[in-house]
Order: sequence, then C-alpha cells, then structure tokens
Amino acid sequence: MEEIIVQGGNRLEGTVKVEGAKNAVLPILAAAILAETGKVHLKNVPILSDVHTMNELLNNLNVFNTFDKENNEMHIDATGEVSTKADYDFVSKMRASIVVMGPMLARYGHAKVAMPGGCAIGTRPIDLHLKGFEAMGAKITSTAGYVEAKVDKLKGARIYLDFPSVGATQNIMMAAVLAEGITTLENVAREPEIVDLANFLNKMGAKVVGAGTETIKITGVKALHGAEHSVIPDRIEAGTFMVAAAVTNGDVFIEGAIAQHNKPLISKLSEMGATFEEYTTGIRVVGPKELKPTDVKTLPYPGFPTDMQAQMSIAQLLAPGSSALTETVFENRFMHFEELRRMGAKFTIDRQTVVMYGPTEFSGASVKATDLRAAAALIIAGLCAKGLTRVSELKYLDRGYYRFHEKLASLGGNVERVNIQPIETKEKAVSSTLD
Ligand SMILES: CC(=O)N[C@H]1[C@@H](OP(=O)(O)OP(=O)(O)OC[C@H]2O[C@@H](n3ccc(=O)[nH]c3=O)[C@H](O)[C@@H]2O)O[C@H](CO)[C@@H](O)[C@@H]1O
Ligand SMILES: C=C(OP(=O)(O)O)C(=O)O
Repeated sequence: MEEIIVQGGNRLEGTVKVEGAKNAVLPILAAAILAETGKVHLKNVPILSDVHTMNELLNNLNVFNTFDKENNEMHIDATGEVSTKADYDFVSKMRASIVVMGPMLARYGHAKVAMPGGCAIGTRPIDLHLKGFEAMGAKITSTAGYVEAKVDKLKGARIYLDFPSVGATQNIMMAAVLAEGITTLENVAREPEIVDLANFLNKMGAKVVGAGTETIKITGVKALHGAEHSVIPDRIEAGTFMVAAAVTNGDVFIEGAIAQHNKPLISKLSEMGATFEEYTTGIRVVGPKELKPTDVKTLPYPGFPTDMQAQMSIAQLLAPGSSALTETVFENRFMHFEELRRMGAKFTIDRQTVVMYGPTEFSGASVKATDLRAAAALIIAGLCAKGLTRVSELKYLDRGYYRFHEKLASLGGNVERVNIQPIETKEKAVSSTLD
C-alpha cells in the first residue's frame, strides 16, 4: 500500500508546470471514436490513471492508440469497425466512460453502455444525457445494468438541459455532430473543457458553434476525420497549486495556468489576502502571512468549481473567524471533512453548507482520501500541519494528478510517497523472525 507522507511547515517556492486537463482529454478521447478516416494526434496528454482507463476501454472497443509518454503525445486509430458496447468493467472504474455513448450512437446508431451508478461524491444520474438522445430520435431501454440507445439516423433537435451538466452537454454534442439537420442545445455547460471538445470536433470536420456560451448550435455533417489537437492546461491542477501556495505563505509560479479559466478561485483567494500576477506563460501566486475568512458557494462554470471545493476548504479552515462553504453541484461532497476533523478542524455541517471555525492549527495524522480532490486537500492540510501527516488511498489522487508529491517536493514541500507494508504482512515477518 502506498502513502504520501507530509512533514508540515515548509513554505512553497519556485515554478511548477501544469499538465493537460483530465476533464478535457477524457471526452476528447471518446470523440476520437468519430474519426472514420485518418488518425487523431493528441498533444499535451496527461499521464493519469483515468487516461489509462479510457485507453483500455477504447482498445476494448477496437480503437487503438500509441501513447508517447515522454512527449505526452497520443495517436489514435478508430478507422476499423468500432464496437458499440462499453462493458461494466470499464464504466464502473470511471464514470466519465459514459461519454463514449454519444460518439457510438452518432457513428453507428447504436450504443450499449453499462450504467455508471453513483460514486463517492453523489448519485450522479445520466437522465439528461438520455433525454437528449431521445429528443434526437433514439429509443432508450435499460436492462441488466446496461442502457441501450438505438436509432436509424439521429435527427437534429432543440434540447433544453434542466441543469448545465458537463457530461450531458458533451455527450449530446458528440451525438449531434453526425445527426441530420441542426441541433440547438440550450442551458448547456460552459466549462473550458466544453470549448476544448468543440474545437477538437471542428478540427475533425464538425460544425459546432457557441461552445462557452449558454447555447450551442450543431449542424450535422456526413462524416468526421482524424485531426491534431493540443489539450488545454488543467485548471483544477493549477487551482490546487494556487491554494497550496496561498496557504503556505508561498511564492509559486504556475506555468501554463490560464487566469481566465480560474477567475472565481483567483477572486476568492485574493479576498483572503493572496496576490496574483498574470502572465501569458502562467500565474504567480504569493500567499499572505495570515489568510482572511471568506464564504464560497460552488456553481457551474463560470461559478466557483466544485472540483476546487475540498482544496479551498483548507484555506478557509486556516483563516481566523468563520467561513462558510456551500456545495450546490454534488449532494455528497463533504466526505473529507471527517478526515480533516482528525487533523484538528472545527466545523458544523448543515445539509449543503459547512461552517468552519478558524484559525485551525492542523496537527499531522493518518488520514484516508475519500475522493480525488479530497486527496489533494488532505495533502495540502499536511503542508500546514504540525508533525507528520500520512495520506492513504492514493488511487484517487492518481486519477487526476501526475506526480503530485514530486511537484510539491520540487517547490520545497517536505513530501514523500512511500510503499508501506500492510500490518498483517509486518506481523507475519515479525513472527517468522521469532520462530
Ligand atoms: C470527467 C469530468 O469532466 N468530470 C467533471 C464533470 O462531471 P459530470 O459531467 O459527471 O458532472 P455534471 O455536470 O454532469 O453533474 C453535475 C450535477 O448534475 C447532475 N446530473 C448530471 C447529469 C444528468 O444527466 N443528471 C443529473 O442530475 C449530477 O448528479 C450532478 O449533481 O463535471 C463536474 C461538475 O463540474 C465535475 O465535478 C467533474 O470533475
Ligand atoms: C469529480 C471529478 O471527476 P469525475 O467526474 O471523473 O469523477 C473531479 O475531477 O474532481
């Protein structure tokens, strides 16, 4: 079992480079299914376990790729006959696998995908994705844990999303690119990852306009081809380093960070006393000696991102006074708070709002990551704690952060990743030496 061990107290200083965005590359990899001719060439592909999982799924569907990890480049070939069934083994590992459904349906008029189910942060239904496919003429059935969509030819439609779901916007957009006629998608998600997907689809020959606004218009075309594309930088990884710098009174240049993508976070951390300098190559963050309290509410983009909520809570806990955090996107994304309590955090939770009482003097403890962003938050808390913090369940961290411990260590953090023996194995070893 692996753990990250953090000895708190160091100020972070120096330069750190962000990877390509996990949440951009996953739907883009799914979109590669649409390339009936020519290969897809992707640049700035992050080395993450989620990317590995998506690759395994694609291979299983007869879509092959080579990943040059030295250069973060990938070549994908979807010109063969692509399978239209995504098995439970893959979808259960990673919810984002559901976005293969739109491309399959667009290219073959058929998709059968295991129902993704909920996860550590909420129930996460896919009703909006399915409503969109239905509006375009697909018949949807669900049996034995699978959802199946069938249609002779998808037809363009006017679709209003009840909630600006990121995954539903992507899935419906990818279904619509080969549909007959025009699809108008209203109340869509406006995240930068939606814009990146639309840009990639357009390079493949699609006609998508309006990505990044509330309405996306897609004019169906006959077929799509391979294309070259560089994935946008990961705004959540960048934001995680912003918080790490802010809470350690640090001075960190985050290479590749785009200020436009992180406006609400920059605004909140500025309110708390951090200063920011924006450059074309990245962002410099300087943390204050003492943070000021502030309230945060997560919202769809361009609101404060739910994926930064756990990390932000560390800054709020450190600030003297009370700070509130309201989570409106997922119904169960406060799991990390009980772990933080073990490190000395004081707070109360009432439904979707946590009120934190600072300043927290974090003390090092053994804690378990409860999801991907919780893992990063606990490590950041460890950077500010007295003594040693040990964070386990690193499988979550590896979904979305590449060599997080090495990056923090390169900034002066006392952070190590170690392989520890499970207790039973240790006991066996001790008893065999006694024998
Ligand atoms: C791989 C990826 O890009 N993941 C991101 C994506 O997840 P994902 O695409 O799953 O998130 P959504 O925007 O779809 O979900 C937001 C909310 O809408 C609900 N919902 C969604 C679809 C649906 O059909 N019905 C429904 O009720 C969800 O349960 C959730 O409460 O956006 C989230 C919100 O910014 C981020 O936290 C995730 O990191
Ligand atoms: C919730 C996240 O991802 P996913 O939607 O893949 O679970 C995340 O990136 O924080």
